[in-house]
Amino acid sequence: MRWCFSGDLEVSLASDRETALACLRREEPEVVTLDLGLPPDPGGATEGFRLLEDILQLAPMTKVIVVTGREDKENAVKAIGMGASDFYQKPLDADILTFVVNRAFRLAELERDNRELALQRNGTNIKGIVAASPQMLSICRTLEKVAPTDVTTLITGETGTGKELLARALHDLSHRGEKPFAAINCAAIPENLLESELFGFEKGSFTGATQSKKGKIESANGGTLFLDEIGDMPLALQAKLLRFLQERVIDRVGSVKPVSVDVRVVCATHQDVQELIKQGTFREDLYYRISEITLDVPALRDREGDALVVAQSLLQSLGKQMDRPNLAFTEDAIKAIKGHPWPGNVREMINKVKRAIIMADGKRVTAADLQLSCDEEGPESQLNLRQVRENAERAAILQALQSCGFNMAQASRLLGITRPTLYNLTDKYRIKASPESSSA
Ligand SMILES: Nc1ncnc2c1ncn2[C@@H]1O[C@H](COP(=O)(O)OP(=O)(O)OP(=O)(O)O)[C@@H](O)[C@H]1O
Repeated sequence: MRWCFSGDLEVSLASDRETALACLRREEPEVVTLDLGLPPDPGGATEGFRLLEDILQLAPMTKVIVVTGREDKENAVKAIGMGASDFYQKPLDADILTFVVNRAFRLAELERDNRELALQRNGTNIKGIVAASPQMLSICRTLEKVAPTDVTTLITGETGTGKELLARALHDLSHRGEKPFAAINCAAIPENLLESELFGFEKGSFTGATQSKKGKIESANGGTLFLDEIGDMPLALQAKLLRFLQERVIDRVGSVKPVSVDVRVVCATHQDVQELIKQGTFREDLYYRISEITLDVPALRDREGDALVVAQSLLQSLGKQMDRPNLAFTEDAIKAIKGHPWPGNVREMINKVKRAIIMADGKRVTAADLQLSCDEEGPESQLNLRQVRENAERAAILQALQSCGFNMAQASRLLGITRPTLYNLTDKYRIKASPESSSA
């Protein structure tokens, strides 16, 4: 078949399944032509289908063109159903086969461009929010509907899920977008200062109040007030906030002259407000006031496919900012990103990606650079020896270090290597020589 193709194509030949898989692992071809009639079943298609399945499992982006007999429509259709990109019926015609193969290369190129574009384009139109999962896209659609209204919105979700980002998006997409966005974290300010921070104070109203000062509510006039960690607001202040939400006027501390303020209020919390109400630390009437609309932001681990999309986007944007553009994740990094539960959500991911950008050798970012561990896989499901070797080497070093309490001299004896070699390897795999970071 080699004679069919012009000299500018690199062609490798394999006559059975094992040789073909070895070739796939070694050459990583973009396009494969596969005759389904392979030994030990040259007259049938069982071995050919097995190989098709293996190729698509190991390297799913490969374009496989299945070559079938003249009347063999059934197998051609089955192969396409399994994921082959095209089929070609014998007898061989060099021009037609070249045409089909070139079309497969073009398709592979288009898919590559598409993947890159999809990464840049993102699934939402909301600035700063990267998402592709149905869960987040649905939140974004609700947000786009709610933004132009003035309804008070409560955003709930674990820490680092993007509650503040969504609050800003609500503001930016509203008619208040050009006006101020004032944020206050109710958990970060001591109880005795929170009232004056929110409502402002008059000169002389307490020791140290040498001048009058506007509070956050007043300074957000015309715009949006974001009350982060509303679940931590003291009960006394909850009553004042409720009055403001009902009457839209505030009294500065030390003043008896109410000031009317026009703000849209958005609140957020990582706590279960219903539980706080049961415990008596949050007013039920305030809860109903602040939750005219509630956005429950799912944890990153519960958003299908988002972890990788957000990580890729962060690698691009932070890589550019940190003067290390065009970095890419290795297979083990991708697997680790997908498998990690991300308890700190996107904030945790930002920290890990920043670290990895600093630590990565060359253009490839590994799971170790991200300080993530990936579960060991059998060599069958890994693309080539380099990947298997690195995973195994890293696991053996970690095991040796752990078994001798991170004593480098003992671990190097156990592994049968010199101490300098062990140091080089722990550097390479970013294994810290201390028990706390033993899973690094
Ligand atoms: N979907 C996303 N796409 C891109 N960046 C995101 C996304 N979600 C969150 N981030 C980023 O993650 C970081 C944490 O987000 P944010 O502060 O909005 O979370 P939060 O839920 O308000 O956290 P906390 O409850 O701890 O205040 C920010 O830098 C934010 O820009």
